Amino acid sequence: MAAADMAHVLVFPIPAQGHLNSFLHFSTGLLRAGLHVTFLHTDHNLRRLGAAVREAAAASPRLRFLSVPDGLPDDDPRDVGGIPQLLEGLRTTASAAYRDLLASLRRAGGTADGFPPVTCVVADGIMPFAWDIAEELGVPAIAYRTVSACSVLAYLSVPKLIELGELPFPEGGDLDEPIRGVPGMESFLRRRDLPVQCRSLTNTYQDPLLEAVVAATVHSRKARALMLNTTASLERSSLAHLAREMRDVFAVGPLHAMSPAPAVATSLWRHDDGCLAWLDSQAERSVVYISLGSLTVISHEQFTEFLHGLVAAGYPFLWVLRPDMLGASQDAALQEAIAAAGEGRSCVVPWVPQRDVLRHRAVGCFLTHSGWNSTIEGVVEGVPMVCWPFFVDQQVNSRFVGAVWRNGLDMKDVCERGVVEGTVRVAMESAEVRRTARALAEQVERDIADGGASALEFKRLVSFIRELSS
Ligand SMILES: O=c1ccn([C@@H]2O[C@H](COP(=O)(O)OP(=O)(O)O[C@H]3OC[C@@H](O)[C@H](O)[C@H]3O)[C@@H](O)[C@H]2O)c(=O)[nH]1
Repeated sequence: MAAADMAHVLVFPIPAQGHLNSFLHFSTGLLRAGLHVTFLHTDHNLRRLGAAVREAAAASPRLRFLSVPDGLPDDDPRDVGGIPQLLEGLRTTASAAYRDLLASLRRAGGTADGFPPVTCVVADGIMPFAWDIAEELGVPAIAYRTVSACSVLAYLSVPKLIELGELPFPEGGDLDEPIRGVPGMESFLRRRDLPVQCRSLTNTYQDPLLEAVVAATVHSRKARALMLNTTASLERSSLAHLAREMRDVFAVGPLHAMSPAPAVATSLWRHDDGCLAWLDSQAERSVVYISLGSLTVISHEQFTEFLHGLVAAGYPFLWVLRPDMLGASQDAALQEAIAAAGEGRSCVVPWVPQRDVLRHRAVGCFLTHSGWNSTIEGVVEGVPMVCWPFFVDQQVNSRFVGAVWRNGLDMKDVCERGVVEGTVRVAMESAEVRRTARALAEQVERDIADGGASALEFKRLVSFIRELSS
């Protein structure tokens, strides 16, 4: 076996839907380049994904799935409220198991399945323990942030914003005030566009999630390189600023378009099969698609405002209401939505094959929480977006959609039926927004085509990994 093929990457994502998806697309790209890949799940997710993972492994002899415990009890819901505990469980329990596992995987013959030794680690950018342990064991490590370059730059700037007195915000301060200190964004970034955890920051309190993500981002400077699922034509300025801070930066996305992986292999919820047939029965660009990702939760009041705004806008809608989204009022809400929309004018389901939905001719706009995967999936399909960010990087992403890329409208912090109705109407009817969304999709298509910026970056990354592995 030629030396080049001996390069073997262990990939280790945060066990959350958005992260799993983009890590699997990345793994598919590595497999296509001829490398070996070990995909490290948590025991909980490996059990939850079951057959889908076995199928994916069977489909590729150079791909295997292994797992470590995440330190949480099996019946823990692992939902948005439990993220700090999950991060702590990973930092303590998973890290110990990961160290022992990597110690054996890096040795020749370390495993019975004949896989060559692991020669490089690509781990989630918010799990610094994973790169540190790898380097301690003599395995070079790359940090992969599954979010936008602009949000990474915002997180990296938090210590400076505190220094400049831009953070904490003054008590009762105007959230529309511009923010100084985030490079390349001073002409359009406002207080409300920073990750929402910044709003609860005081001189004595820092949100634990914000603290962990800022610390990990600052620590990324130590990684061999930072990898991002974005493209130069979308985020040239942020990438240039990050390149000055990191040892190297690779912008290799959108990976789901460059090296698509079967969605089922990482889907933590079962796809509803009927929604595509329902879309087939709808007119061209007539449907509003609503999905707020894998973690967002909403109150019944917010649900009602969205529902009445959507019905008043007058377009049929496909709405993803995950089983854990509304708590106790879930079932009632479901019936309300179907009744309010009227016969055949709504399809409300727990989970869909989102990339197939966004590609469908009947979808006219995407009401999204601006998670990064959803954002770039919408960009690639050229679908106008209405953004209603919930937390973390989403506030930054929605500002770029509304004020920089202009392929959609930023409805952050407002959940009022009249505004929902008006904003959805503009997204469905504005020729300007649709033209801009189409043009952006065509530009990104050029970036991922052979010789395109992202395709070349991916090649450069694979050579870098081979170099580190030799
Ligand atoms: O019904 C659905 C809804 C969503 N999805 C998929 O689930 C994924 C959701 O990922 P997103 O990044 O959009 O959002 P999540 O909230 O789940 O992700 C999380 O990690 C990535 C960060 O950018 C997000 O801000 C963070 O919240 C997308 O790939 C989307 O295609 C489905 O397959 N079916």
